[in-house]
Amino acid sequence: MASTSAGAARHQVAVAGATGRMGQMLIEAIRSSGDCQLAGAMDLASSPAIGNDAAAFLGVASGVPVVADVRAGLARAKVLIDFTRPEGTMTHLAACRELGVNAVIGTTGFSADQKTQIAEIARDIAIVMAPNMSVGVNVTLKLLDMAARALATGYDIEIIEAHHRHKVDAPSGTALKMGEVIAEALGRDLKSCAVYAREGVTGERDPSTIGFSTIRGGDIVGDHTVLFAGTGERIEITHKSASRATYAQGSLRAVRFLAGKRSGLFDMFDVLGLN
Ligand SMILES: NC(=O)C1=CN([C@@H]2O[C@H](COP(=O)(O)OP(=O)(O)OC[C@H]3O[C@@H](n4cnc5c(N)ncnc54)[C@H](OP(=O)(O)O)[C@@H]3O)[C@@H](O)[C@H]2O)C=CC1
Ligand SMILES: O=C(O)C1=N[C@H](C(=O)O)C[C@H](O)C1
Repeated sequence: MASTSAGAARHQVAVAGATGRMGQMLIEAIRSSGDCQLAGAMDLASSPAIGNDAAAFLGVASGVPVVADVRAGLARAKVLIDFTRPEGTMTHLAACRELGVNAVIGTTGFSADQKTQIAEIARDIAIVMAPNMSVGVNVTLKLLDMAARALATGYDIEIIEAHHRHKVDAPSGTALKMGEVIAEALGRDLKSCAVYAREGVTGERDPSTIGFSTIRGGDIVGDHTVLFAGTGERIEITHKSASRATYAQGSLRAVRFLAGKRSGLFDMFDVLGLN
């Protein structure tokens, strides 16, 4: 059911990066949701879509223009969904804080300092932030925690991820989260045990390391495999995304979770009741 009347929709949602791959997927999901309404759409001032209707790519009119002014984009919204770039997200969050608008952050590639700033902003507004909004990936993270504890010795751990040619950050936020979950399960610190590249005479593998391999190509939506390689056997836990719709649906679950919340930093485990 499309939510077209402001009265019928309970969640007024603004979308940042409205013309991006995820932005468009989110606008489509919001319009079909039945309980959410598109209340604002933002993009960079350089975007050719500025001034166009945010749903024009669907061949319909939403009455919501794509704007570059962040405060104008947030004026009618209760929550922002942001899948952009770290520097954009930080700018958007500053405006959300000022206007009391909650936020769902799907952007990846934040620095440690930016993550600290987000935690600080979450003292004033409620934020759900996760590198992957899909239910399947979040369940996979739980499986990895269990597997890592059970395979703590004798198994070398490698994380392999593949994404489309346009992705700008590596490893993916999801791969890094998988590394964090596994490192925590094993009592290791990912910062000191992660190996992000190998070339030349590397020496034998250090068993305490967690290796990452990145593949970029074509239109791969997002594949992640964690390999636990032992002697005489290996276990592979794989998640493959075939559509960005799962990320959009997870984001709308996060929007619903945030309704009525005033502050706090949450993740998809909170949203999905996986804690
Ligand atoms: N958490 C999750 O489940 C998922 C997370 N992601 C993450 O979401 C982010 C976006 O991915 P995707 O949609 O594929 O990327 P796209 O490049 O397709 O879209 C990004 C959008 O953000 C805009 N943008 C770029 N830089 C800025 C900025 N500094 N300020 C404001 N807006 C900006 C772009 O505008 P323009 O095109 O004009 O440059 C574009 O509209 C990535 O970090 C990705 O890793 C992706 C999928 C799932
Ligand atoms: O950029 C993408 O496309 C994706 N990014 C997220 C990540 O970095 O983990 C989530 C998903 O894998 C798709």
